Amino acid sequence: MSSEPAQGPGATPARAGVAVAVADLTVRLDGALIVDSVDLDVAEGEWVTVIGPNGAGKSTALRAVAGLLPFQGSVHLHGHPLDRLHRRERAKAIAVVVQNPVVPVGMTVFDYILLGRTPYIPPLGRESATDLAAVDEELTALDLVPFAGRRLDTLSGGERQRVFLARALAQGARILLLDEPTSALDIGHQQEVLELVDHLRAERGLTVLATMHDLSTAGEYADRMVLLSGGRVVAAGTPTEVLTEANLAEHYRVKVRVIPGGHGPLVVAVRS
Ligand SMILES: Nc1ncnc2c1ncn2[C@@H]1O[C@H](COP(=O)(O)OP(=O)(O)OP(=O)(O)O)[C@@H](O)[C@H]1O
Repeated sequence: MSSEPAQGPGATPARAGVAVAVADLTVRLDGALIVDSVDLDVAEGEWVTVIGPNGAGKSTALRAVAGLLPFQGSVHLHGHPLDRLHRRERAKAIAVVVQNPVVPVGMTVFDYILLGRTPYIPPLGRESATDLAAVDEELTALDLVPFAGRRLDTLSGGERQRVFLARALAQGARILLLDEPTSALDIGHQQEVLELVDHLRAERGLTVLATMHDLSTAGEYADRMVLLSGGRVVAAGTPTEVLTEANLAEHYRVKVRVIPGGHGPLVVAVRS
């Protein structure tokens, strides 16, 4: 990772009110260019969703912002360069829900959420009363109290997704990265999880950076969207500005109809 000063347009990392400042982000994996010179700012309290076709580089970009992958360019979190934050400070600043997290076999819901408190527990130390209270708070906030003693592998997809979110929230970070948070969920549970995130965003002043495939749902919740294609930002703006028939035809290679909706446009694929 490099800590060079931000270079791209709109990349003034220390600017007040910017929670995530990404400038000229470039990621190569095994020599292949996967994310190409991406600039992206997320204001404090804002919800930005990255969309794009399969293989566009959405997850890779998100993982880089989370510090999970080496990259070139710069990422600043609330003005602090990501690569100068120690692992614990980083975990207190930004929490990630990845796709299909690895779950330790046999772990209970309570113990899994407690893992979110790791940055607060001293090496070789034990969790404090504050850590246990934080887990209780998230169990209550996400309606998981009856599941606390259950093994995670006995939960339904929707219940498990709430637990993943609870663990991330227990970290106490003000920035939440969500990679496809609703991919395994039916339409009702998708809405439930996204409403919950939106509610917690307002209540706790969280900033959300997400990736999503369902374009209509993504547009419903995002303040702004970024369309990634071939690792590059090809459109950015409000859902109405990004979810256009022309943008989607060009980058998803699909004929769609875009219908003005309540919060964001509704996108329907049509047979050609
Ligand atoms: N280690 C690697 N070496 C080379 N290419 C890789 C490696 N890991 C991932 N890729 C490629 O990077 C590209 C982007 O992957 P990524 O998962 O970021 O895309 P995505 O937009 O999140 O896709 P999806 O919507 O399918 O989840 C894909 O073409 C993938 O095959």
